[in-house]
Amino acid sequence: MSTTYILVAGDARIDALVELAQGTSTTAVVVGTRSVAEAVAASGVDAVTWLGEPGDAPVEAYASTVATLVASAQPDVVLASSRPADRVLAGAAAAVLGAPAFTQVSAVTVVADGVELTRSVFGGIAQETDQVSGPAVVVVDGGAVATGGSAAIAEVTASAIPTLTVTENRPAERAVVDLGRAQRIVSAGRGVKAKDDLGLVESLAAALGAETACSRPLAEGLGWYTHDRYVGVTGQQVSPELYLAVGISGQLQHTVGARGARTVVAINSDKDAPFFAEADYCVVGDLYQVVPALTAALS
Ligand SMILES: Cc1cc2nc3c(=O)[nH]c(=O)nc-3n(C[C@H](O)[C@H](O)[C@H](O)COP(=O)(O)OP(=O)(O)OC[C@H]3O[C@@H](n4cnc5c(N)ncnc54)[C@H](O)[C@@H]3O)c2cc1C
Repeated sequence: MSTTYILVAGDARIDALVELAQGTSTTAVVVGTRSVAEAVAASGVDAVTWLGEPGDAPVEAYASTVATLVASAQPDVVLASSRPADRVLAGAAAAVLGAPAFTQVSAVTVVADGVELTRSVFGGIAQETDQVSGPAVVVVDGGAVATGGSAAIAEVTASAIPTLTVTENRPAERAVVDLGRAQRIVSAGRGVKAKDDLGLVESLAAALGAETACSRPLAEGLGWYTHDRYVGVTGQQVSPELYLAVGISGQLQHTVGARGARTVVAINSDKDAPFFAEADYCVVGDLYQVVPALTAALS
């Protein structure tokens, strides 16, 4: 039977990886606390290899140990979540296996002479099928915590890179937003003329109980919002019930990030704005009039 190794860096949200590995024998290699290993063991994998309590070492200090374990097992496929520390483990595994690493993958099949992968390309407007004659490493959104499984946990003696230790942990100065899990999003674009005017958009978001997001120029060029708030091909992929775009033109690089939204509403003063071709509801008007009126109606 073909084999899949799932690499876990301290976070048990791997149900999408377990789903992707269906039909193969799955072993999860867990760097993290015992409670993370136990949550992974309950997620539907066949076996768990746990590297023991990490102590003062950050997850990344175990990358070479994880890679060595993977190399000795020679699985057909290695899966990891796209969270930062998981990507470090995946990169180390790919290097030691001499395997290519893939993102944006929706299906993985082990075939007679390698691995076949389906993945989205060009910002999600096309699907590509690739074949690898050898193992493949795949990095995708890990998903949520799954329950119902009961794999045995095998603890192995693992060594972290001794030169690396955590010296301090303190809360971030700003809250990190998780747009991927937001049910409603109000997103601002360059139609908003000044930073002070963002209050209009934020009031509408508050009235809707929504998160606030933006197009890339507001985060990268103007710095009005942090990078974790912009939506698009290089930003966040979101799938809310409602995505309300305020003064966003609707260039493909932005809209592909919101294609998972159930209902899209676009407000734009230009009746030919590209967003209107994708939106479910189109409001042609000046956001400086439409947004306050909408907020007042909802409050
Ligand atoms: C490689 C690459 C990757 C990229 N990745 C991303 C990405 O991930 N996310 C992203 O967002 N962009 C991305 N971009 C940039 C993208 O191509 C667009 O330039 C960007 O999305 C435009 O942002 P915008 O719609 O807010 O601004 P604009 O294009 O300037 O549009 C502003 C809109 O506001 C409307 N407007 C103006 N005044 C008003 C008003 N008073 N009331 C109502 N409407 C008004 C205008 O009609 C216009 O449609 C990327 C570009 C490249 C090249």
